Amino acid sequence: MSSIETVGIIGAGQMGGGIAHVCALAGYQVLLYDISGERIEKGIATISGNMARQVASGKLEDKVRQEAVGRIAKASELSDLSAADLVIEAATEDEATKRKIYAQLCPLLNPEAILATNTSSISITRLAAQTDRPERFIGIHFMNPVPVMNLVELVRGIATEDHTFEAAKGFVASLHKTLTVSEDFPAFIVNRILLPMINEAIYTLYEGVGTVEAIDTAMKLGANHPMGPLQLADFIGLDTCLSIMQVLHDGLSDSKYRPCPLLVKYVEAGWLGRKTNRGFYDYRGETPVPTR
Ligand SMILES: CC(=O)CC(=O)SCCNC(=O)CCNC(=O)[C@H](O)C(C)(C)COP(=O)(O)OP(=O)(O)OC[C@H]1O[C@@H](n2cnc3c(N)ncnc32)[C@H](O)[C@@H]1OP(=O)(O)O
Ligand SMILES: NC(=O)C1=CN([C@@H]2O[C@H](COP(=O)(O)OP(=O)(O)OC[C@H]3O[C@@H](n4cnc5c(N)ncnc54)[C@H](OP(=O)(O)O)[C@@H]3O)[C@@H](O)[C@H]2O)C=CC1
Repeated sequence: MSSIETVGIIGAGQMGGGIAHVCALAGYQVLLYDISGERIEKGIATISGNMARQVASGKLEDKVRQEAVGRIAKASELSDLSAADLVIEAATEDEATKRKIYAQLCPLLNPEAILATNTSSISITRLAAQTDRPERFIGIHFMNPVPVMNLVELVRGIATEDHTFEAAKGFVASLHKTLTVSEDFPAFIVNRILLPMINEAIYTLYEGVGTVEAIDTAMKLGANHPMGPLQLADFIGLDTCLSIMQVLHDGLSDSKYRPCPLLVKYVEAGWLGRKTNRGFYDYRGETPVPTR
């Protein structure tokens, strides 16, 4: 374990929950914050359920699960995060939302605390400049689902100090994850490559080249991907996919990153994938049914 003892997490969605899960299992005290108390409680219940699956498959002892869940505390106010040595922001992929959080959070934090973001795409340098601690700000980008995926991308902003980088490296190692370092360019490494592939799959659907089922089957069986690209888009969240494509399009000014109009339409409909029970598949029944 690194010198970090208490980790604050902002956003109790799928990523914040997953990060809390692995931090608690690694022995950290976790403070989980979200806009509403109800959202945090739902997040903790999901973590507990995911750990129970690990117990059921023999990967975890129930005693360890209970102790880990006991290390996750609900942070009802942002000021509760003042006890944290490291705060990881995993709120919605929207720059204005993240900026607003930092403006409220920074005056409440321990001056020595490291502030990290789990952003999928947004410039670390630009986000850091909105805080009082650009030298102690860094991108720690986990992959979804966090308890299962081995990789973490570390992204330094222009001002990130070596001490912050080393502390982040030690923290990632303590979670038994493998890290890669990415330069601070739009969407970093994984999403620079993955999201245009997903966007292209949506164009393939939009242009009628194949149905949802045909496209996903083609990539699962033809390229050995564990999930088809449309299934994966639903899993990531279509709002997050669209935000990442917009960051790529704006940041690299290249039309090859133009978000597919069909992706925009699904997001405008509020069909965001798994989290709203409808996206390229409808999840409201027993088995997912393609929506096109
Ligand atoms: C957008 C970004 O910024 C970056 C990103 O994250 S991009 C997304 C990256 N992620 C991917 O590409 C995921 C691709 N999909 C996969 O790898 C697999 O489909 C998957 C691991 C998610 C599920 O695998 P699967 O074999 O289809 O399903 P399933 O059998 O249910 O799960 C496999 C194991 O993972 C576990 N698991 C799945 N989700 C879990 C979760 N949230 N928490 C804990 N365990 C979980 C299951 O319990 C199961 O464990 P056992 O083998 O011990 O039973
Ligand atoms: N989905 C993925 O596969 C991956 C996502 N990421 C990144 O992780 C971050 C979170 O994504 P993800 O977990 O998928 O998104 P979710 O939509 O599942 O969760 C986001 C959470 O943030 C909450 N939130 C919104 N505004 C605030 C705020 N002002 N203060 C506190 N909490 C807030 C949301 O609450 P509410 O629901 O009430 O709005 C929600 O609970 C994003 O930056 C995303 O790009 C990184 C890797 C993979």
